[in-house]
Amino acid sequence: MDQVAMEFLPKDPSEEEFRRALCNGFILCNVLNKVNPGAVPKVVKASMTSSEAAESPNQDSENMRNFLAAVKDKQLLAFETSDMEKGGSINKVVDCILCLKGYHEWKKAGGVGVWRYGGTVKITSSPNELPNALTATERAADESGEELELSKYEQLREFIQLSNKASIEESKTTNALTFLFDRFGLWLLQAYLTDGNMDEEFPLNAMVIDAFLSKIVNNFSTLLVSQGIKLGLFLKKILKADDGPVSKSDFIEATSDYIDKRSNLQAATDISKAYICIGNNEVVLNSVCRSPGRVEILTDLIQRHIEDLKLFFRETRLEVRKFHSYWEADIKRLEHHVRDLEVASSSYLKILQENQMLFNEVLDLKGKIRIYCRVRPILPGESKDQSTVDYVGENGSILIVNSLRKGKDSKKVFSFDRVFGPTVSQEQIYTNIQPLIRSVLDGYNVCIFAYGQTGSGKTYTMSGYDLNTKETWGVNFRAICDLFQISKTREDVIEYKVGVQMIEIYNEQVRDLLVIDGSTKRLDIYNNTQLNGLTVPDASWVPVSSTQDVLDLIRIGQKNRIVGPTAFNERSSRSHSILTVHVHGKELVSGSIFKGSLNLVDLAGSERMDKSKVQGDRLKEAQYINRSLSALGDVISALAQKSTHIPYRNSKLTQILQNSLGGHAKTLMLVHISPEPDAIGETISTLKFAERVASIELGAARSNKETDDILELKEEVKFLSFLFNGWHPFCLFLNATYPC
Ligand SMILES: Nc1ncnc2c1ncn2[C@@H]1O[C@H](COP(=O)(O)OP(=O)(O)OP(=O)(O)O)[C@@H](O)[C@H]1O
Repeated sequence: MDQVAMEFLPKDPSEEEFRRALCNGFILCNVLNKVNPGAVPKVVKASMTSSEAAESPNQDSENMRNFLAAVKDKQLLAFETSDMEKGGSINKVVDCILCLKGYHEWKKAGGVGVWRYGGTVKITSSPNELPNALTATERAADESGEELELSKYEQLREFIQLSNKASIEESKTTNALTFLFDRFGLWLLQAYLTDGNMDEEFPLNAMVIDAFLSKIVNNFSTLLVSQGIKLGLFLKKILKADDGPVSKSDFIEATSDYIDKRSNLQAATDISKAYICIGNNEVVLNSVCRSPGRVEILTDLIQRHIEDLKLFFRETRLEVRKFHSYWEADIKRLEHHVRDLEVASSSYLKILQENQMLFNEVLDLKGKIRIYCRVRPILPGESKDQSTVDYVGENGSILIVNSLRKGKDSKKVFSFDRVFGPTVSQEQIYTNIQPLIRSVLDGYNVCIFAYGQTGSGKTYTMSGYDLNTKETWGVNFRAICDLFQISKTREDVIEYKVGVQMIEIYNEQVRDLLVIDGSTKRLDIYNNTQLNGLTVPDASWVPVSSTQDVLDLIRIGQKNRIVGPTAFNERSSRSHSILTVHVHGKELVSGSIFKGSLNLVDLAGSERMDKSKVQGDRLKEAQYINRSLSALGDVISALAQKSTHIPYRNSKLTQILQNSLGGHAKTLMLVHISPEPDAIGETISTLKFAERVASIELGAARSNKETDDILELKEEVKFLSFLFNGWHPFCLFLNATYPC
């Protein structure tokens, strides 16, 4: 406390004591002169007690008048004399004193920039303003006072230095504010983008804007508080480090440091934000870049980032090259490996083919009936994901799934000589049976019969789908053409005659399919002891000498065949059709004779009558079909059990097939199944039937070749029997005349 003031004021003055001590203006004049020497040129001695004051009231009021005039002159806060009286506004007095204090401190710190006191701010735009506002007397007093301690030159230098700092500080403050407002704008945008449902038209009305703004203002004030706390902590930390009093320039420096740090941090955050937003929302990026002063920082950061990216790119390129070379080495190794595998697999294939040949030879020796199974594809309109065929193996196995059964009963594996999946083509089927068919030219009897439920694809396999499309040609057409063409290639060595018969068994009647006059004559079946070796000698026997002949014949046969719709097939074959190719060959050099026959049988499909609900003619047909198929089953069972009696005569079908099933023929059964879940019962019974057929051993197949020796012996036998027949009565006569 000032020495003068101490004379007038008690140690802890009450408000009233304080007011009374200031009333005489003595203290105030002294304080002002201390702050600004010479501001109150004349100060009269003040009265110490109230009685003295009462004696010389003019003295006191003179001091007060001078003080207030000087204060007003300096454009500092002033008050009225009446405020000092009881009931006056003591706040104004306090404001005036705080103002003086602030003014004093500001002057002490160099009189630059902003100074403040007790909540009211007084801004001086330039330190020159104040001296301008001073009177000439005051300026003179100033020069002689504290400020005279600095030379004019030093004052100027300090002024420039401080004013630079102040302008830096001001621009940083502006930047910081811009930052804050940019952030404010970004939040506004973010709030709109996050809260708004972008799929729909988002209605932006006053209420929504209010909601956004209040949300953002909340964020904003939280940010301000946290920034304030951070700044406070930072300043305290920096300023505490100094033991001595802190100058204004230190304070400015510390604050600038903080703003620098924050700006860099902010710029980095904004850049990362800009990277995220770029492409999605250019507005956000633009708003980040718009802030003055930060463009350089951003550019610098982006540059650094680009450098990093370049480095990363170079490293990645090297990595990629490294991996590329690894991969090349790997690929070379794999190529090598694949070549090894190719060699191994080709030898494996060779071995497999050899094995297959040996296996076929064993089958031939045993006279086993070969079984091939073909799975019909799912037809348009049938459900694609419900096939009953779960798996088709390379080794002839097929896995059937029965969704009506549970557990292990729901799956059953069947094994045959071959299984063809639904994607196997007509050509692939023929290639697999071609060797068998070709053996007809060596004098063997071959029988291929297609078996399966109605609609399972028998006619498709045997006759084909469309004779005009080569890919869909069936076994019948391919076989005749093949035999005919091979016979042509061998014509220098063997003279072949190829003839064709085509019959059908419809309702237990044998009908000729190669008639062109529409006649439906019933034909009889004979065993092959007949002179011409034909089972149905009365059926048309048509020689073929060209592919066109074959095509014409098959067209006639297909036209004559009886078809009708069933529940499972629009064009169901209602009869068993048998196409027989007779081949008669004579070796030109040796004169040996071959007689081979090929029976290609397309059986009518079995049908569950309760399921198909057929009536009338269709019912009668179905009964005949099922009866003859059941007779075929009986024959198969008897053959499998090696029974002494085989019931061939129970149906026309078994009668015709007698030589193929029980003779020395090579027989192949083509089992057909449909993948439909609805047909699961028929599928399983068909496959079980095929398993039984596979177990039949017919004995080795024999070629019907008659060599020269046989022919000579046959001639001899003929001659001897002629002799025997001629000499027989003469011998009887001799025996009677000359009994022994
Ligand atoms: N492998 C296949 N590829 C394409 N479609 C096929 C195949 N097999 C059969 N089909 C088609 O299935 C349907 C029935 O075939 P198909 O007439 O040959 O049966 P099926 O066993 O002879 O019948 P049915 O005993 O009643 O005469 C036909 O529309 C046929 O075109």
